[in-house]
Amino acid sequence: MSSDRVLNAAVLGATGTVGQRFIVLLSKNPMFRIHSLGASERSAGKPYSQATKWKMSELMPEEAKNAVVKNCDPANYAGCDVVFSGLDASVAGDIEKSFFEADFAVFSNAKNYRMVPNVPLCVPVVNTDHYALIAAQRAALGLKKGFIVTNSNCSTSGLVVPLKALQDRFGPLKRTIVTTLQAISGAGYPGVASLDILDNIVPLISGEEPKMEEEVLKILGGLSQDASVCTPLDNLRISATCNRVPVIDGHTECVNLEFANAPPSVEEVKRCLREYTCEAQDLGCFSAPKHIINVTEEEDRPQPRLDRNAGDGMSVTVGRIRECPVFHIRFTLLVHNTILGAAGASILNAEYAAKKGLL
Ligand SMILES: NC(=O)C1=CN([C@@H]2O[C@H](COP(=O)(O)OP(=O)(O)OC[C@H]3O[C@@H](n4cnc5c(N)ncnc54)[C@H](OP(=O)(O)O)[C@@H]3O)[C@@H](O)[C@H]2O)C=CC1
Ligand SMILES: N[C@@H](CC(=O)OP(=O)(O)O)C(=O)O
Repeated sequence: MSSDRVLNAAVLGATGTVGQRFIVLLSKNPMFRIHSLGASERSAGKPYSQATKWKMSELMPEEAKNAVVKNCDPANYAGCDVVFSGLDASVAGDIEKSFFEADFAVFSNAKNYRMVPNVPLCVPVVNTDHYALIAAQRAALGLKKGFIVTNSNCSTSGLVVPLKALQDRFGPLKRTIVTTLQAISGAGYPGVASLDILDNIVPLISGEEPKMEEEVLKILGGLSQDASVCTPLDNLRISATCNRVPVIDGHTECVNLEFANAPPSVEEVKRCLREYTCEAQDLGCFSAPKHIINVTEEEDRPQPRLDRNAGDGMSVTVGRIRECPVFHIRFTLLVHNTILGAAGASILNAEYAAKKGLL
C-alpha cells in the first residue's frame, strides 16, 4: 500500500550542514511539507533565520525562515509523519531513540545505530531490500509505527554504488582498496580550521576508515532467512585511507578492485555501471536519479566542481575506468557528500518507505 499524500516532515539538527541541505531539498520536494525544525537549546525558541548560519548557495526557503526552532523533545513534534535527523553524533543516540520509541519514523544521518543488526543501513539506490528488517525491529522494540533507518557514512555511500552494480553482474568481489579525498563540508560547520586546510591536505579523518570498512560489508550483505538481522559480507576484504582536501562539497574516491571470479573487461565494467538501475527508480520515487551512475569518458574526470551535481547530487560519477596491474580494475568516483551522502539519501529512503506503505 503506497502513500501519495503530502507528509509532514521534521528536521532535527536543522541548523547544521546536513540540516540545511535537508531544508533546501525538502522545499523542492512535492512529497513533503517542512513542519518542524529542531536543534539544541542554543537555537531553540529562535526563528530559524536567526538560529542558523546559512551556508547553502541556494536562498533560505521562505517556509523555513520564520519557523521557530524547537528543542528535540518528541512531545513537541505531534503531527509529524517523518523525522529526518542531521544531529551531531554526540547527541543523536539518545535523541533519535526517544523519537522512534515515541513511534516516529526516523531517518538518521548519524553513525550511532548504523551497525545495529536489525537497523537498515540503507543507501536507497543500493539496498532497499534491507527494509525487510523493519518488521523485526518493530517487534523487538514493541513499536507500531515507529522505526529507524540510517544512512551510511558519506564516503561509503559513493563507494557501494558501483560495487553493488559490479557484484550483481559479475559475482563476488574479493578485495578492494579505496583512497578518499573528502570535502570540508563533511566535517560540518565550522569544521576544519582554515589554517589547517588551505594550501594543504590532512591525511586523517578520525574514525572514518573503520566506518567505511564495516559499513560496506553490511550494505552489500544480505539478511537472515527470517529477515530479523542483516548478514554482512564475509568474503570481501577492504582497506580504506581517508584524506581531507580543500574542496567545499564532493568526496572523490580512487578505487582498486579485485573480483573473486574471472574479471570483466573495461568495456563490460562500463556497460554494467551505465545500465545499473534500482527499485526506487522503478517505483517512481521523486528523488531517484535518472542515471544512478554517470560514467564519464573524459580522461580528467570526475572533478568535484564539475560533477558533484550530476543527477541533482543523487548520481555517482565514475571515470578513469581502466585495468589495474595489481588488482583487476581501477576507477575514480565522485559523490556529493551532503546529498547522496547524507540528506538526499535520507529523503529518498523516506520516499521509498512511503511507497511501501511504511509511513
Ligand atoms: N556533513 C556531511 O557530509 C555528513 C554528515 N553526517 C552526519 O550527520 C550529522 C550532522 O552532521 P553535520 O550537519 O555535518 O554537523 P553540524 O555540526 O553542522 O550540525 C550539527 C547539528 O546538531 C545540532 N546539535 C548539536 N548539539 C545538540 C544537542 N545537544 N541537542 C540537539 N541538537 C544538537 C546542532 O544544533 P545547534 O546549531 O543548535 O548547535 C546542529 O543543528 C552528524 O552525525 C554527521 O556525522 C553524515 C554523512 C555526511
Ligand atoms: N566524517 C565524514 C562525514 C560524517 O560525518 O560521517 P559520519 O556520519 O560517518 O561520522 C566526513 O568528514 O566527510
